[in-house]
Amino acid sequence: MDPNRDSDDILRAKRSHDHSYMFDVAFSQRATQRDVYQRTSQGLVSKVIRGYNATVFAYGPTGAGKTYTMLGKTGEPGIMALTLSDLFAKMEQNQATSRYRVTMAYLEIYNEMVRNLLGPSVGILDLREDAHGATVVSGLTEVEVHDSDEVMDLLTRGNLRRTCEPTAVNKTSSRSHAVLKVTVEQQSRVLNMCQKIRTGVLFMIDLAGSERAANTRNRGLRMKEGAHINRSLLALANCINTLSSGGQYVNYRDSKLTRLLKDALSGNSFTVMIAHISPASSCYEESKNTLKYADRVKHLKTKVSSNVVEVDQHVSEYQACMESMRTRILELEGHAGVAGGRGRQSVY
Ligand SMILES: Nc1ncnc2c1ncn2[C@@H]1O[C@H](COP(=O)(O)OP(=O)(O)OP(=O)(O)O)[C@@H](O)[C@H]1O
Repeated sequence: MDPNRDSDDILRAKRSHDHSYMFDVAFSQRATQRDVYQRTSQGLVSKVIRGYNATVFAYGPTGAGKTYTMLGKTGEPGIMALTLSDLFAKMEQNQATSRYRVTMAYLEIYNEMVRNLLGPSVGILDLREDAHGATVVSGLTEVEVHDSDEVMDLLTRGNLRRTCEPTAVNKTSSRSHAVLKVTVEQQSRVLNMCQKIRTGVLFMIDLAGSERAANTRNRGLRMKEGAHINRSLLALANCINTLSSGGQYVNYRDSKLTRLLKDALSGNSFTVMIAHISPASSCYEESKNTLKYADRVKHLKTKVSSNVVEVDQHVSEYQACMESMRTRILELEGHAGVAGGRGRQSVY
């Protein structure tokens, strides 16, 4: 309900005040962290393992619960932890046939500066474009991880470095966009002359909240942070508007956030947006804007393909492959000989 609606305004009495939006799923306040995870991000896990890129991002006004959804709190793990524990469980199931290498990186964009949350010192990093036009963060620490506990440990350490400050709206308001990047490389254990390596990249992003200076009553540095946050979210809104209306020129270069999200919005990535709104009438404007925003995101189209590179084996690996096949044949022939009661001599 619009709290500013004037019931005495006869001229506008017939104007429709209801807006309907349709989304893949809507959660009530009773939804648990697992409900949200299962119906938003769980499906991405097997895609990432098969070499597809995926992105999950939480959007909404300050204090609406983005950090709670993405990170969670003690005893109520959020999407980042639940996704990673599922990812490792799935890889464990496929251990017999596939070999995996998982690396993670964690960064924040604070006042238009990209900062490493896992590195030994929190330096400012540059964004560059690689030969294929994809955005890369130069100097970003990528740590190899082997299980979800290790990931959680790194996430906890990274979060301690993240910029959070109390505001009038949220006691622990995130003043930066936090981006967790998980890269999964998959290779078959069966040796072939030409090995296929699949690389899936999963981005999980806790955006800083859109905010109105009047509500947060921010001054000084907090206000400057708010301006940067709103600027990057506006740049994101502009990209979404252009993309959803079929525009040709999309200005990704307007902010670090849009440069990082370029692939997720328009390119090679399965993308899930989780929009957060508050039922409070004081948040009417923010909730309405968030819904409009999310509605536009629905119209974005991405072109998704699996990232596969074929690597020719070195001669020594080829010999090892031949050797393993020869051993296997001898083993099988041994079994056949025992089962059939007589052996057969083969020459290789
Ligand atoms: N579904 C929920 N159940 C229980 N507590 C919640 C839920 N959602 C949010 N909270 C609590 O509400 C407070 C604000 O949430 P949170 O910090 O996640 O908001 P936010 O959208 O990330 O805000 P900001 O943009 O300012 O960082 C936190 O104390 C959080 O634990």
